[in-house]
Amino acid sequence: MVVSKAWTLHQHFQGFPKASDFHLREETLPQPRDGQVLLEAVFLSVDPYMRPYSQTMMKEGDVMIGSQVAKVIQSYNPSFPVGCHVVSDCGWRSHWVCDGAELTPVLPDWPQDIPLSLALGAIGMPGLTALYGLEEVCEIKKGETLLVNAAAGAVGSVVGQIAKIKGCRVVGCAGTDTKVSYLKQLGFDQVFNYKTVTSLEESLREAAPHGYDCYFENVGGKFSSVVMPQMREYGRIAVCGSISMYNDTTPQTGILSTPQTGKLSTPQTGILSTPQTGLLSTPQTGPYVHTYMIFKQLRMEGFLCARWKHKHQQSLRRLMAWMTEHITGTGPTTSLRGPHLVITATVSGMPDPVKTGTRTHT
Ligand SMILES: NC(=O)C1=CN([C@@H]2O[C@H](COP(=O)(O)OP(=O)(O)OC[C@H]3O[C@@H](n4cnc5c(N)ncnc54)[C@H](OP(=O)(O)O)[C@@H]3O)[C@@H](O)[C@H]2O)C=CC1
Ligand SMILES: CCCCCCCCC/C=C/C=O
Repeated sequence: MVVSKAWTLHQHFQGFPKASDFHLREETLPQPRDGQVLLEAVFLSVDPYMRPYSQTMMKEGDVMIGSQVAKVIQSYNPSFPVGCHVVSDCGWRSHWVCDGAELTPVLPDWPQDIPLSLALGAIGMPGLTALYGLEEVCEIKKGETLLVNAAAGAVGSVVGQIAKIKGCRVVGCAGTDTKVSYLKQLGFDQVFNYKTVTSLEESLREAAPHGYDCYFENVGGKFSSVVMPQMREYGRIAVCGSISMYNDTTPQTGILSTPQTGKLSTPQTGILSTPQTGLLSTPQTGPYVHTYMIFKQLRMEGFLCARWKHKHQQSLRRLMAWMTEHITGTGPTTSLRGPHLVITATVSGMPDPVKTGTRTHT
């Protein structure tokens, strides 16, 4: 019998998550039966979606949602032999017994010199999100100019690198100078620290004086509204995330850029819906984007990476091929590198492994 450690949501988050919102408990797992496997966690991920999804998918006392790379340590299912690695959505727990229906094997022939943790990053859900946002939503084309924010994150760093592989000009924004240097090393054309620039509006304009064909939106809120006037005609906006809003306890208001003259440059404010509870029903304020969208003929589309689930396996192979080309030096000058921060900690070291673990950054 195996005793698993699991982190539960002790109480729903109010504002920024706190250690006291989590509780560590032990669970005695049943012996796996025919068709089942016993998993042991190797890497757990902490992702922004947990903040909004916990609100809608979880009740207090539930084990924290999340994906992990796990090793099969007992198997009564021939599809998942002992020793193989899988990606599982079983949450923040050290062990789990399941029948394999929800498991994704990591790519066969995963190269030894590529860290398995990337199955939760560049060659996992965040990498897929970057790829689909660029190809399916932005329909990005060679020669176009792309803007991505939260650019040094798991999604953003892959977005910029794929856009470079496709022959685009890439502008990225990040919140520390170390991240800015990192993005320059990855081959981004223009990068700046949005926290220290005097004017976001001017910095965006200097980085791309002719404007942006594509905007990969990870941040939302004020940032987004400053970008809108700088979109080019027929521009496309892939609304991937709005991390600046996930911890809000009151809705953000909407004036952001310095008002200029003219209808297309002055953001409006306003209330959108009747107050209710929950992220999706909380009223949000303007500015409203309609005038920009109409007169610049923009396309703005929200998406979830799971929409293209049927393509995941082939897409993961494409991401892996780009990364392998980088490592072997056989690919284009700009091929994919794994933004790779692993914090080595025990399961008990969650939810703040940064404090309890050892960081490895490559
Ligand atoms: N639609 C989909 O299917 C998916 C959407 N997402 C979304 O993509 C976005 C990026 O995710 P991911 O790369 O995994 O995230 P990471 O956790 O890797 O990076 C998040 C970064 O966002 C930036 N950030 C945090 N808070 C703020 C804020 N208040 N204002 C501006 N920037 C902030 C920080 O970087 P910095 O220091 O540069 O500010 C932070 O490091 C998120 O919005 C996420 O919800 C992710 C996966 C799937
Ligand atoms: C229980 C694990 C579920 C994994 C869901 C992944 C959803 C990604 C969509 C992200 C949206 C915003 O961040």
